[in-house]
Amino acid sequence: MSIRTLDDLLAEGVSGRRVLVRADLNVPLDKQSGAITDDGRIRAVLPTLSALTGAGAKVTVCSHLGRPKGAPDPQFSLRPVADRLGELLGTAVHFATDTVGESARSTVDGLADGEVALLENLRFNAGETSKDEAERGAFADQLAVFGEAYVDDAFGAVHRKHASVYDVAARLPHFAGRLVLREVEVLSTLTGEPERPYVVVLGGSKVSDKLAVIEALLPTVDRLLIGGGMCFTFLKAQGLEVGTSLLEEEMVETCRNLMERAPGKIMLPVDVVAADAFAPDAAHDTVRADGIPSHRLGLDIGPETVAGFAAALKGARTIFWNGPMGVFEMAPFAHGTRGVAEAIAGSGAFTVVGGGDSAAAVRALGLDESSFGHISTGGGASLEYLEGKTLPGIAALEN
Ligand SMILES: Nc1ncnc2c1ncn2[C@@H]1O[C@H](COP(=O)(O)OP(=O)(O)O)[C@@H](O)[C@H]1O
Ligand SMILES: O=C(OP(=O)(O)O)[C@H](O)COP(=O)(O)O
Repeated sequence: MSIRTLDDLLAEGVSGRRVLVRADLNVPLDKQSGAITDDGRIRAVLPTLSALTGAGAKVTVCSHLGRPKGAPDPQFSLRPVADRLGELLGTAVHFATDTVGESARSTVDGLADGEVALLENLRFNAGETSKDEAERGAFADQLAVFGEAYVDDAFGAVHRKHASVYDVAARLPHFAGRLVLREVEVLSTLTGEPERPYVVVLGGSKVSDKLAVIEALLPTVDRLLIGGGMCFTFLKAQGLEVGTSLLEEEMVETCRNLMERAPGKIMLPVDVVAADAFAPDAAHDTVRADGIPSHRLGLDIGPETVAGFAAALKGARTIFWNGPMGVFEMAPFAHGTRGVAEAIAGSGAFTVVGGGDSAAAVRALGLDESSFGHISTGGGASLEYLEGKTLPGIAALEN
């Protein structure tokens, strides 16, 4: 990568200078209490932030959280993240209650050397994710005011052509943070000649995002195991009924084509845990994949599927896993994710886990993080990187 790094910036000297850092602080929150359930993404950015504060920079951090619709939405406020970031850094983090307005300007202006500010959720502003270049650019202009230099350490968002990821870099001297560099270094080992068999395991809920990636990955992998919310669109494409499970009707045809193109490569669940409702106390049963009752939804893969997936993972030399196999946040639907995670950890292969929720699942289920080769903070980002796509956030750093 011909890009300048945080070390290059530090070598220039940052004492007393304003540095804008894009981080991916999109952490999972408890639906009821709003509390942070896994702070892995906050911890992952600490090396970059500590290096900057230690060198006396005035650091302004920006991030998205969830997918608010371009306007303030209290359930997606970054305030709890500011508190947690402060605890982890061991210093108060000044929180701006808007992103580029009066609060942001006065908070950043008030920073002393070595202090940190966190701006409110970038996605409270329509300009952040706009497809209109001028609208994105106008928002990027407002953000760029907060830095004399820009550091991108938001690996989980480098696949997004968003104002804070892409457009700001064009407006300021730009540098890659420690996390971005580390992620790219590890993932690049999978884009060359991974040791075979190379098995990819996909799950989670961002179905349409990932279907495009499957298309590109399919020729390069030996086996693709699909569980989680992903699998129902594939099961439907096989002509099965999926009840009220997560389904992207408009992608059914794409899934059918994918399966026809690579017969035998894609492995789907043969049994699923089907529930009455999306709730931890919902009545549920394990049913055959071709017997999901019309009023029920699949919230986990079943035990026979776990055993089949584990067998397919056994001889693998390289494994990439993105996306939980079920709604692991609810105990009755966590068995599939646990079973597959254990099979991956015990496989002896070089293993990479990617994705905010997948990494959170590893920790939430009490699995030993060190039994995985690399735990990436980005799911979509790592998949698109593996696909060989030019990622907007990386391209912006290269320019
Ligand atoms: N069968 C399912 N139905 C609905 N949601 C699911 C299902 N299986 C997994 N999920 C959800 O998918 C979410 C993670 O998806 P995703 O964001 O794609 O993963 P990652 O962050 O690891 O890339 C989890 O919150 C999990 O509850
Ligand atoms: O959670 C994220 O991605 P991931 O779920 O693919 O790991 C990133 O924060 C990007 O979020 P987005 O998919 O809403 O752009």
